[in-house]
Amino acid sequence: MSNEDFVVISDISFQFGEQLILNHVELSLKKGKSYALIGKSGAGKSTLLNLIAGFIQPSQGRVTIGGGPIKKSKGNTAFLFQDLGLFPWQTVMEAIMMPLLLKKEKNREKAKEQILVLLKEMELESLKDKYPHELSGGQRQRVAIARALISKPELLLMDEPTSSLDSMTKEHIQQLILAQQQKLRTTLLFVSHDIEEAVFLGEVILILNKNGTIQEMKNPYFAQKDAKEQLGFYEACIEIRKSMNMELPMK
Ligand SMILES: Nc1ncnc2c1ncn2[C@@H]1O[C@H](COP(=O)(O)OP(=O)(O)OP(=O)(O)O)[C@@H](O)[C@H]1O
Repeated sequence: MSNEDFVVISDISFQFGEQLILNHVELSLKKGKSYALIGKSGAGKSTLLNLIAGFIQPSQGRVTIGGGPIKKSKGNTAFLFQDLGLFPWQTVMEAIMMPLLLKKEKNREKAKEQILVLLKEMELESLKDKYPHELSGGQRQRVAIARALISKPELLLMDEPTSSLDSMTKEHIQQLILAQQQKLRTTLLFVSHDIEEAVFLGEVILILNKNGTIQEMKNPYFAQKDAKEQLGFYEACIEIRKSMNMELPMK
């Protein structure tokens, strides 16, 4: 383990009944880097995210975060799962305030100031008093992302952060996520079905293989301005798609 290793997955195996999902996985996530986890449907991506979140326990092996057990790092990990988990009775401001209150931030005024800065950066300022049913899908997604980021997590786990959005909204939200991830130097692990999203947002691409192991690829297009305009971006997407198809026949 090097100094920079923040999340360390050592010899993790996981089964649902007879079905082996993860097979002796070894993986290190470095502090402040961004990782895209891709693989065919049913390969076990969400399972791996749930293991790192500590929601389920591995059949074998262990996960450490910041050198210690998962439960010690709970306060510094944020999650964004497919069900955004916004409560219908909370306004945007109240929803984003919640993690700060849970962290026992006593000074409501100070918390509000902090939230207003983030709302501005996430282009949500004018929506602060709205309820979820008054927001579009993309706006709800941005609120959930802002709520995950407000406590400046050291680790952010996201399951398909921009699924079900149109491509323009997707790209906009991806840019906002990237800006925040780089500003906070958060270690980001996200699951995606969208290869372009993986290549745009992931400094490292992790492909979950058919045999329950992980293949790691460095992504030369990560965080380059106008990455999608550059020659090679789509070629990189094609290469990754090819690797997935070679490695991952449908289960
Ligand atoms: N609670 C459960 N009990 C039994 N099997 C499960 C359970 N949850 C998931 N599985 C199985 O484990 C495998 C991996 O599921 P997982 O949701 O991790 O895959 P995934 O790669 O995230 O899929 P997708 O891309 O479709 O979301 C699948 O075959 C799924 O049917």
